Amino acid sequence: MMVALSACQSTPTTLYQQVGEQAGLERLVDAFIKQIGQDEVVFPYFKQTNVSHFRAGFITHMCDVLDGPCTYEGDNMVQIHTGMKINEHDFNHTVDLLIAAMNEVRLSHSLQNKILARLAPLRAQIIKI
Ligand code: HEM
Repeated sequence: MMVALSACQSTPTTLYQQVGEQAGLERLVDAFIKQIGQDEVVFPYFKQTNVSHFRAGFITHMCDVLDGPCTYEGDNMVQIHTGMKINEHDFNHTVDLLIAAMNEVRLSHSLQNKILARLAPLRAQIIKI
């Protein structure tokens, strides 16, 4: 019985794999950065930001959060976002830009929901600080 059961179990795929591993994640983050660059609400927050540093850090952070083979060792979410005083509206708007990016790279809605569920708990570490 145990043998039969274990033979039926397929290796679970991580969210990182479902996004398309490193190449898929890079496409997603590039689409997100393009969305931010075109957005008059969110772009002002990034005026002083080094885009290539942000791109590399955001990719590694997402890889880590989506159970990929990465460990994010940059500053934590509170350290990074302290002083930005991001309100609910601007946070939600940024999430909308991420959703637009996920649509652009054609992630399924069920995968999008799983990714957003991983990011949602970080909200309290990012807003109103
Ligand atoms: C769940 C939502 C979010 C996550 C997971 C997240 C994650 C990150 C990460 C990992 C970095 C560091 C990248 C690096 O290594 O340089 C970063 C930087 C940054 N984030 Fe967020 N962030 C989120 C929401 C937001 C929102 C809503 C805003 C503003 C509206 C924002 C503004 C910024 C800015 C301006 C930087 C760059 C800071 C700098 O120039 O050093 N973030 N974020």
